[in-house]
Formats: sequence, structure tokens, C-alpha cells
Amino acid sequence: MSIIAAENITIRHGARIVLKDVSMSISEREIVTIVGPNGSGKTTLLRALIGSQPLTQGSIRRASNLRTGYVPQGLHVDPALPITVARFLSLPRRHDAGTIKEVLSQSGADGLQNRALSELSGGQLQRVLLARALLGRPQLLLLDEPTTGLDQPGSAAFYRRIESLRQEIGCAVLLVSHELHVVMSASDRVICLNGHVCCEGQPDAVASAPEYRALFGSGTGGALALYRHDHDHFHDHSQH
Ligand SMILES: Nc1ncnc2c1ncn2[C@@H]1O[C@H](COP(=O)(O)OP(=O)(O)OP(=O)(O)O)[C@@H](O)[C@H]1O
Repeated sequence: MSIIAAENITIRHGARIVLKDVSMSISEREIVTIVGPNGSGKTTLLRALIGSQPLTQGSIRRASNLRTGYVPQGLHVDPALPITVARFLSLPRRHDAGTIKEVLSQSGADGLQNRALSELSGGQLQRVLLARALLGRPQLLLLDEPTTGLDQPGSAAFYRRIESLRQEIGCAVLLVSHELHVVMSASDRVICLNGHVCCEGQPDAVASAPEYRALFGSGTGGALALYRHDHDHFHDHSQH
């Protein structure tokens, strides 16, 4: 059963049509990855789904009282900001130490609560942001390019974490990635967006292929897979 659906949505930024007649949906416990080139409307679609982006046309249908957790793209942390991870997780609403410990553990960020936010590595910060999104007990997690700045093993580890989170808390996950060819094999479905939905389908797991192993090694635990992208149709962007 779908928990959220975009129905024929069109979004303009000024005169520019960024998304045109896009329909997609996510079911309970489903992991969906959106791929597409820069500027193809991925972030705009995510923002529309959480209700922070006005629609020009179409509608968003959500299951009643759907709880969502959103991790935006590239949060900048001011190095001069003297704030610990625990304090950051208690803004704007206070959470007890037990809850903070639990979400940090679920995000693979055990023991970071007393560290200064500005001193975290890119991978640690991503996990803390994920922990923050978990505080609201989301039924749907939306993550905008969560592996930006991570190396290949770091990305693979993050994707495995997402899969175990789904098992642990039973949430659905919608991820955005700009990497067309590298998506996680844990994705149930990949949506390729380029102002419109170009195509969608299941990612092909190629972890056992020699070419794949030569490229990525075997240390990624099969978390990375190749999505075969067939561009068998013509894109007319003259309307954009
Ligand atoms: N607030 C805004 N005002 C005007 N134009 C915008 C605004 N937000 C986004 N756009 C434009 O909409 C288009 C889609 O942007 P969006 O951020 O959704 O793309 P994206 O696929 O997430 O890109 P990237 O991979 O670079 O993050 C871009 O051309 C962008 O310049």
C-alpha cells in the first residue's frame, strides 16, 4: 500500500518548469532511490513530498498522520558553533539522554554524543543527521544525497545502514543520488528523473561480475549495484 504519492505534479520556479507531470509513489517499507543529473529536479521533488515546495499543478497524497524524517542536502556546520552532538539533537525540542543514545546507535554513531558537531568527519556528520531524522520515529525517511563527500566504502556502509534501519524500525526510505550508475542493491526501485520520470525499475545486482569487482573491489559487501539505464527515448526539453 502506498504511503505517499505524487500525482501528476508540475512545479515551476519562476518561468522555468522544473518538474513536469511527475507521478510516483512509495509503499510501506520500500527503499526507493531517485537518480538524475544535476538540476533534474530531485531535491524539488523531495521538498514537494514533505510539503515545503508549492505545486503548480497536481497533488501529493499522503497516508493520514504520516511521520516523515528529512535529511537535507549538504548541511553546513559553522566551525565556530560550540555545540555538542547531544545538544544539536535536542534542538528545537529536548530529548532525553536514552533516546539520543538510541538514535545515535541506530545510525551507527555510537558514542558521539559529547563530541563537538564542528569536529565531526563528513561520514560522522551524515550519521548524526540521520539520527536527527530518526527522532520523530519516521515511517518515511527522505535523504537528499546522503553519501555526498563519502568515499566508496563509506557510501556502501551508509547504504547497508539504511537497509538495517528498515529492518529495525520498519520505515520506508526515499534517497536521492546524482550518481546514475551507482545505487544500492538494497533499493527496491530506482526512479530516474530528468524533469520528468525517464524510467523506473529494479537495480541489477552485479556484485558477482568480474568487471564490478575490478572496479569496486569486494569490500563493499554487495551494497553497490549497477543500474542499467536504457535511454531508448527522446527528451524534448524545449518546453523547460
Ligand atoms: N528556489 C528556487 N528558485 C529558482 N529556481 C530553483 C529553486 N530551487 C531550484 N531551482 C532550479 O530548479 C532546478 C532543479 O533543482 P533541484 O535542486 O531540484 O535539482 P537536483 O536534481 O536536486 O540537482 P542537484 O543534483 O544539483 O542537487 C534547477 O535548475 C534549479 O536551479
